[in-house]
Amino acid sequence: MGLHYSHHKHCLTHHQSPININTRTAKYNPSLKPLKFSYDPKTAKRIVNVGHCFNVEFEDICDKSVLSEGPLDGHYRLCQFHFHWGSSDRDGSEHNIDGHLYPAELHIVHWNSKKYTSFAEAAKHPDGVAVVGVFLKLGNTNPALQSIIENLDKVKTKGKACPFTEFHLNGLLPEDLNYWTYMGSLTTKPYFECVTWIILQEAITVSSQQLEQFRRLQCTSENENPSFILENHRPVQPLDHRVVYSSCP
Ligand SMILES: NS(=O)(=O)c1c(F)cccc1F
Ligand SMILES: [Zn+2]
Repeated sequence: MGLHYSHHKHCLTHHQSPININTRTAKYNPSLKPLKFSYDPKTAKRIVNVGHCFNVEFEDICDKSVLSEGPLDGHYRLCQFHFHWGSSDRDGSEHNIDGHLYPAELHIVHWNSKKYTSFAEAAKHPDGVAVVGVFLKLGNTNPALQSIIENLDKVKTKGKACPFTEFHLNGLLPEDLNYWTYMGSLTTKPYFECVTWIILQEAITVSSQQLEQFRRLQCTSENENPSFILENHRPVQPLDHRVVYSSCP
């Protein structure tokens, strides 16, 4: 994985993420279908502090919660979602829209359960992973985030986990499900180029106070001197010769 050979330039190119999405050069693709989210709230399992962020993990031993249609062939099984944020409300998202940064970005992570048997295996293939990105814009307190935020004090330090069941993930999706899509990578180590990115064009809201709660998470374990996850967003990467497609004109 990693380098792709593009013959016409006899060079090796990267397909890394995140990127800046130029909405004017994104290409409308009429063959893109509407996204189909089929999430079962019972598959929510736990919240884990993984050091650079927290993951809300779902049971992924069978196709109970899947993403299908959109730009995808087959169905991709939900395995976790997490957020990226900044040290202030001025930045935090990983993808940019026409150079505009949002204060945070939600990533809903799925893997191709038609072809592979685990996320780890799927992450080694270009069609292995599908991540839905949802921007968070500053606004009123988002009630759908409250049930997550009120559990963060239980996973304050790196490695801590707490049970988290019965979560309605649809509550974190905006009304309008139009999207941009492009081929890219994981935005943290090992940066595998295995992701079909699906970035929703409409943002959901988050309040400044809710973002403050994210920044109180610690990247250190409980027996170390505390330091905080103040920000965890990767800088944008070169687009090279990739095209970003849009589901609407
Ligand atoms: N941020 S991201 O969504 O690309 C991502 C994943 F999907 C999975 C693991 C690590 C990671 F960074
Ligand atoms: Zn992410």
